[in-house]
Amino acid sequence: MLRLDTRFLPGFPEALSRHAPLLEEARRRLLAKRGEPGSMLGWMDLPEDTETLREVRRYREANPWVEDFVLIGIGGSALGPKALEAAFNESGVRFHYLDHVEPEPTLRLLQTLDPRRTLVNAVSKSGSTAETLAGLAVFLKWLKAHLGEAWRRHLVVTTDPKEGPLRAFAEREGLKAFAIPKEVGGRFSVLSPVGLLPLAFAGTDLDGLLMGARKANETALAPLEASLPLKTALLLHLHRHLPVHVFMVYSERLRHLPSWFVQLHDESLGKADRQGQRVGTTAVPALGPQDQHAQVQLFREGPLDKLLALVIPETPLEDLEIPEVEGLEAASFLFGKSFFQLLKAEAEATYQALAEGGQRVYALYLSQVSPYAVGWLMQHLMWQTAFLGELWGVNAFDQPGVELGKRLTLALLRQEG
Ligand SMILES: O=P(O)(O)OC[C@H]1O[C@](O)(CO)[C@@H](O)[C@@H]1O
Repeated sequence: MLRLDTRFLPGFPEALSRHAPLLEEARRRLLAKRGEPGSMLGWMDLPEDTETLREVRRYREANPWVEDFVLIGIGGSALGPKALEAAFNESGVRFHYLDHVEPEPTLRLLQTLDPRRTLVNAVSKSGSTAETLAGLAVFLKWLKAHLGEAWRRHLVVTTDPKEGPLRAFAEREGLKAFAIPKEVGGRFSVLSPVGLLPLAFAGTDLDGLLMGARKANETALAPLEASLPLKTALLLHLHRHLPVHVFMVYSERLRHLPSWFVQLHDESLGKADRQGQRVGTTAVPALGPQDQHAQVQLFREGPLDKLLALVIPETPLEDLEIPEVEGLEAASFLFGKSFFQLLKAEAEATYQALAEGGQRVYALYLSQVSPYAVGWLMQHLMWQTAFLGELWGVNAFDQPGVELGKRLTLALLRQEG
């Protein structure tokens, strides 16, 4: 269950009715593109894709020997699985993410892994991302050196269904390759095999995850008063003059979720609009309670240039009592309380303190940190982003600004010979 709370933004219900035509029009425009080639709206259909789910499960069952899973991918090809696996790894399979090209940790990883128990998953929609191909080349050499001809069983590819160098490589070598649907871009791909394959190895409740995402789809299409993503999109739209959007999550298990959101929000919405105006707000990741001891001072008393979203779980799956300690009476206010009570009190106190400090802040309450609720939240945020693309007049599904950096990297490497 996902619930929006706007108690510190008292004018919001009126603003919602006032902006109803704008929001309905944004939704109409977005949905009119559904099914159009190149519209990149395939992520809306992923929660219904039971065939891919079956394929992923079959592959997982056929490979019970895996103890270490190395995901080589970057950006949208790593952030989603990383966020969900950190929260919902029930299997004990160890996950390693090569979403960088720093030599030392890569060498250390290679030294600690047992190749006979390791599955490498190279993930790239384009199949041409430099970091991913570099990591693949290194791991391929390592697998071949240790396993000889058996290496093929230890490498699985997730990429475009037809195009790109990674697809061609998988075909040439006869590798198992999962498809990221053509109409699904990297940062919207967590519910494609990009996320489902690693999460199947993590033993995550995939049915729950997809059921939650279907609930988000339902709310996205619901009448305005019940349409959670249209409501949060409006909150961001009304505060677009505030340059910073803080996304603060009160859950250690969801510690990587803010980074996933940052890519989704920033790469989708930070660009030139159709009139050539630069638009976008800067998403800032934050974690509770840790950031209460780092960023919250600034959030509370620094510039009033922020819209903050707090993601707060309402109930724990399990709780932990804080026992009494003799001689530590200073902490007596904690004794007999639980970890979750403390977490919840801190989240609520921060929520109130930020509002009283003059910041614009709202909360998204998660019934629990469960695959269902988090699947709902992630798909909800994808809808929010897509609606904002319409409201801000930008194509939320391209990233032209990233291309120049890629070209310059290539040029530098060529110069070095
Ligand atoms: O999945 P790919 O094609 O390797 O791309 C990785 C990431 O690089 C980008 O293209 C640009 O940063 C992202 O949009 C994408 O998630």
